[in-house]
Amino acid sequence: MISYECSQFNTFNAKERYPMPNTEKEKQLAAEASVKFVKDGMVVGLGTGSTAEFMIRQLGEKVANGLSMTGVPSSERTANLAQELGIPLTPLDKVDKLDLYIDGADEIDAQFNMIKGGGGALLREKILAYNSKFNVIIVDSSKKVESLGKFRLPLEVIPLAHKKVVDQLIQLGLNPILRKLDNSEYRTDENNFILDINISGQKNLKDLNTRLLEIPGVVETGLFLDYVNVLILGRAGDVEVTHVNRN
Ligand SMILES: O=C[C@H](O)[C@H](O)[C@H](O)COP(=O)(O)O
Repeated sequence: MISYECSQFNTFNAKERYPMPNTEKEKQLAAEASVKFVKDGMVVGLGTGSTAEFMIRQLGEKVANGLSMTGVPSSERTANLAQELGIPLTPLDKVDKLDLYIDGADEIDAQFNMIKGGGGALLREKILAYNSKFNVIIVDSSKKVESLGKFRLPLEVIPLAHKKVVDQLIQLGLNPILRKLDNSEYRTDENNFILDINISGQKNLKDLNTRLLEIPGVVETGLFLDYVNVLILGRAGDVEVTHVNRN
């Protein structure tokens, strides 16, 4: 179980923050709608997390029924699942651009800014989203918020520098918490640590992202600004599909 720990807070489970009975159904519906974007011959980036898992399982069925596609996984967890399901995979450096990237999010605001990385895969996810021609985001209705920040923003940091990064983040008033897994530091697929910070009330997200990336030792942030082409939101037995105009 992934948990957070710091002196002022009790340990808590990040995924229990929005208990909603229809959440799983909404994720499934959003995932079902997203695989309709996948066409024969496409190279498709495969996201990470419980919503992405629904999508990967659907793609697995389609591949079993004759769909010809290649996946590029955003995590070891996703790669393992895709392999189990018989989805052909290739590394990112073997392709030019992804035709499509499909993934979930932890929060998405009215301007389609997102927090991602609750599952620890933010770095590879951002690399895939950046190198994709088209990004489809699939969420249940609990993820839609007016402004980001109820969910803590994950930062991937180099272990050697993490205490120095923590000092800087405390000075910025961002209250960092080192992510733990079974009482040890959580490690990403790139063997880094995650610091989860409080960005509630931050108005200028672009500026915040730049300031965070300027701290030596911060590898990447879970702020995904200007990445969404299509948002598919599951809500009460149906989906809302929004095409985002990105200039
Ligand atoms: O690192 C994980 C990813 O950013 C996920 O897309 C995000 O945490 C959402 O996960 P879930 O679909 O399980 O809520």
